[in-house]
Amino acid sequence: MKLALIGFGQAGGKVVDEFLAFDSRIDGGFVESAIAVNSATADLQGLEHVPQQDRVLIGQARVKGHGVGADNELGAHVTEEDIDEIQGAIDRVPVHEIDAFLIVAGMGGGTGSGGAPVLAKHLKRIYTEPVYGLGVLPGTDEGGIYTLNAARSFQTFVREVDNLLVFDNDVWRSTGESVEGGYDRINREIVERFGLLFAAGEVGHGDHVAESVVDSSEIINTLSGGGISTVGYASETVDSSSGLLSSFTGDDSFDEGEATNRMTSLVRKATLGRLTLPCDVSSAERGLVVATGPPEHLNRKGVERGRQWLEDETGSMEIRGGDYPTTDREEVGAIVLLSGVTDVPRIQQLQEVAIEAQDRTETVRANAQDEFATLMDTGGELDALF
Ligand SMILES: Nc1nc2c(ncn2[C@@H]2O[C@H](COP(=O)(O)OP(=O)(O)OP(=O)(O)O)[C@@H](O)[C@H]2O)c(=O)[nH]1
Repeated sequence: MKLALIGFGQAGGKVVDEFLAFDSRIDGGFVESAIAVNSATADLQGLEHVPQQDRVLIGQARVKGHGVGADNELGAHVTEEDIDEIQGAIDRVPVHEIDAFLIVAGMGGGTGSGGAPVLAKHLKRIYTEPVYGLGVLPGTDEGGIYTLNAARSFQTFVREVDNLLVFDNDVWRSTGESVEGGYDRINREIVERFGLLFAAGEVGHGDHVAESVVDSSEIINTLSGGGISTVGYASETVDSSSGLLSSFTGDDSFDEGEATNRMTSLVRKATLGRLTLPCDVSSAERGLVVATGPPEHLNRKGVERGRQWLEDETGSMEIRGGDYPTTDREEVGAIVLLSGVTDVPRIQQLQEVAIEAQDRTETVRANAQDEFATLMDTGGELDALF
């Protein structure tokens, strides 16, 4: 599917940069336009692939290009103030060519976490195309402010977008890795999963024959209905020459069985392995299974069996399936998109943090009211003031 990508904040910009590199590496054709928005000049300068004219600096009048320092209320504020600057870049997007907008942002910082929901609301008001979010959750050890930002912003972002795809940094970090090296690796993991999914809906620009190619409407239908989504991926290296050999000899009965079993097992691994956001799979409302790899290694039966297995696992009757044939990768893989998931421990934890923060704010406010009332000795009349 064709996307207009908008990377908001540092994490958002870097992930969009990586999406561009991945799209050109696999000849995916899913990026129609890519824009980066930030309140920090240095972050915009550090990008490699987003075109210079599509890097938008916001909040200059307030923070002078230095970022909002993890203050996500300020992030939201400067986005509202400078929404015309962002719209200026979006005006260059050939919107009739795209299937959807995708806003990518880290939920723990200030600019992306505060600004992404504001932009989503703005885009939904102006365009009819779906507006999706890709939210990156902070590591649990990053500190209170990051968790609090994520807790607050997550709820707003889910509400403003048509579907929020989520990636949790916390479950993807390795011990002993430097922060920078870690992010580079994590960003590659992010774009491989989501990038293959989006590229799958963009087949047709290649000439490969496929039994049942996924198209963008299947991705859009799986994401429709809103809520939160997570993606799983598993792959295996294959010897593409062996597949071709069996096609030439016409004796592919054995390989067919092997391909079917391999795909069923990959769908299971993708679903039960590490998801971008771990969840109880049975809570998914909708799903999509995509088989990727050299066409000679893909067969309808494999995807169908995997799809049926996912139907049983989720109890959902809305599980779609299809192929994404790739000729340049010696890998067969399964991508599983689970949409509308509700049983997600990490999100429950974030909601608790948000409620606690709200309670604390109310307690502080109530105490302030009491103190003020005592001071003025006019308790009853003051309630109306708050
Ligand atoms: N996956 C990933 N996460 C990142 C990356 N850089 C930062 N993060 C995460 O994003 C959060 C911080 O958000 P940033 O995007 O750096 O912040 P920002 O939106 O630019 O906002 P300010 O810096 O406060 O102006 C942290 O929770 C990090 O975990 C990255 O390259 N990849």
